[in-house]
Amino acid sequence: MGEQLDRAGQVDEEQRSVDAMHALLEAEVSARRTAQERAIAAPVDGPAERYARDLEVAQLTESIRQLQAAEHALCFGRIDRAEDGESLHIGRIGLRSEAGEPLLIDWRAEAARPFYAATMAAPMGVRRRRHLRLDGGRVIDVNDEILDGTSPTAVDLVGDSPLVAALSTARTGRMHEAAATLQAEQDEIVRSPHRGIMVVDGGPGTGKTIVALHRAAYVLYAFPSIAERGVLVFGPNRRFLTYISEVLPSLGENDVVLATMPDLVDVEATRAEPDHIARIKGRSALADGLARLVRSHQPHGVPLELKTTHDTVTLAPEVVDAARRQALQGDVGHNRARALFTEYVVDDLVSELERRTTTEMSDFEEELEALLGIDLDRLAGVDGEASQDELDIDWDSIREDLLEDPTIDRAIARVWPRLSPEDLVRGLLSSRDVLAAVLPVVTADDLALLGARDGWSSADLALLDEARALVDGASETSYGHIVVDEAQQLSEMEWRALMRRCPSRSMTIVGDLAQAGPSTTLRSWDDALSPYVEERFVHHRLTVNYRTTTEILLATEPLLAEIAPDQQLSRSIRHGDQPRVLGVTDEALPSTLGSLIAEVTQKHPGELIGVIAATDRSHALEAEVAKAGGTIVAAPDARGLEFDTVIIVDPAGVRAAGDAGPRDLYVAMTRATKRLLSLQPSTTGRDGDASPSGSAA
Ligand SMILES: Nc1ncnc2c1ncn2[C@@H]1O[C@H](COP(=O)(O)OP(=O)(O)OP(=O)(O)O)[C@@H](O)[C@H]1O
Repeated sequence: MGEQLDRAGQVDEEQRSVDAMHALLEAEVSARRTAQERAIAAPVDGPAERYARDLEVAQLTESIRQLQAAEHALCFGRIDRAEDGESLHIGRIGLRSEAGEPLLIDWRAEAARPFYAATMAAPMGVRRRRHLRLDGGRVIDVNDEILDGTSPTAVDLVGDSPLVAALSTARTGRMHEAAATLQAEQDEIVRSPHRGIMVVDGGPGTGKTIVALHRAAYVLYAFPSIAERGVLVFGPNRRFLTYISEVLPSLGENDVVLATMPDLVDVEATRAEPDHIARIKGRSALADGLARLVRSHQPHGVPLELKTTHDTVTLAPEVVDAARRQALQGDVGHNRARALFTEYVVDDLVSELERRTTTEMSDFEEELEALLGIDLDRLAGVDGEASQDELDIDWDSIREDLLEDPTIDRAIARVWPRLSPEDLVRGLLSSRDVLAAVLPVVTADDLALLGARDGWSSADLALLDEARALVDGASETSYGHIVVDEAQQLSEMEWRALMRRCPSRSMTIVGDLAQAGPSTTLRSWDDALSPYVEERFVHHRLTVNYRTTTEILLATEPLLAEIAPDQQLSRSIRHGDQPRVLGVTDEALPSTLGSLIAEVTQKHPGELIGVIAATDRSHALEAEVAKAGGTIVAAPDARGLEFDTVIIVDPAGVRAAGDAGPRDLYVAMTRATKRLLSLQPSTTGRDGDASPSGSAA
């Protein structure tokens, strides 16, 4: 009874604090609204004032949006100092009272650090860490940890870990932000002062995505010069981006761009291709191949014949080469350099025409003088040689005309044709010679597959991007910071595409090499990053699994030993049911799956069920699974996702499908937060014919 009264008293006390924060938040919003109305109503004089006004209105709109985003669960924590009992409330944004007193501290501010980093071993001057659970503006519960070794008093409400509570709630199909429960090892990475490249790896479910997204929010808060240039979050596919799409907005950050490779290149991949062909296309050697091909379209050691209306001028090979070298100096891409080349060539042409005119003029004068026997200059009262000025030739306008002259353009096209990135990629993929020069061995069969021309495959997109950079110059869209999730998926060519968009090399890269898909040959972060920064990147490893139960993790152990023998199993903080494998005949599979989903739904209403199968099977089962209320995912697309229950259909089939089969199965098994079931088809349909990791039992 006493405990309940104390709890109610503490909740009431916190409610008063939270009410004051909400009142302040509302006052801030309405002050901004008033400022906005005033700005809109004020008369503007001219475009500059109008621009300044529009900018002010847009900034106010954004800040109102940020304040409103913080409204939900505005405050989630509090720390009390051991020394004097002074307390600080921690929340989504910072708020100060009218007198300037801090009422709420932004979770990213330095003052909030002890909320995340203090431990009993190193309490950082904190006696009590309190978590507040809010429903909208209402305080529902408080939960305390005493860090300085003193005994809890009547107003300390020590209970279950808020982290375990957060992890045990049913999944919703969207990732939630975790600013309230970020753990010390995660927080250290999120607020790292390092501005360069940071790699964070760790097994499935160790919070890499959570860390990456909170890091993005921290970068926006703590490094304004980077924030100004924009932040990109890059993910493997749209499904994954949808899954994580709510985290940053609920942290108040709306200005982050989320993109996949098709988004960056603005081309959809419509063609599937064998894994080993995708791996060939992902090799950076193909960037050399494209560069070679481009160079082969630029003149080397050839003369250039140019016809004008009255004359033909042949520029010598060394003159043409000098123009080429100058045009390529700025590294602006083949087509833009061609325009510069044209200018240099026309300059050379005009100089030659001027020289010829001068020579012709003086020859003509000499002839005339010989014929008439008089000195023309003396007659005209002029000293020296015949001057072309006397003819009043406007060489500038001749130069302008020649730049536009289609005959000149055609002549230049013979040594420096305009290129299209698409043709360049097709050209490379069907050029036996260029491919042979940059790759060790390409078989005739591979050549036929590489040369396919119906649409683009996923691996083609990075080639297209590279070709665009070579032909039209590097993309004008770049970012101050890029967060790369599921980074183990990227090929060398895809890394090139990302690095081109981040000239400052400020990146957060998260991934797990044991989960790598089939289309990359990269097996270490060093290999991926050293071409850009050598060893200048920091590396963190996460070791605690926040998603999967101990029982499920242990079931993945044999598979992990096979696919990444040097990787340790992470440590799970939760327990649950043992994974189960159910036997089924092929014919009975769809109906058994339907009943299984129904059974799980009945036992665990409101929870998410994910059915994961090899790609072909996933298509075949789509309708059945949707009807039963589950979500079907093809195994290669399951990376990053999670469900309360996962049902793997035909684990042996997933394992055998494609070159990354065992890794796909490992990913599939680690998507479950609570329970893992497998349906293994066999001729007998008996249970126990296989283990969850897809091998015979
Ligand atoms: N500090 C935390 N507070 C609350 N939830 C957390 C925390 N850390 C991680 N989680 C949750 O644990 C689950 C796994 O996290 P996350 O998806 O970030 O792991 P991951 O390492 O990216 O996994 P994978 O390699 O499988 O993609 C998610 O539901 C995430 O919300």
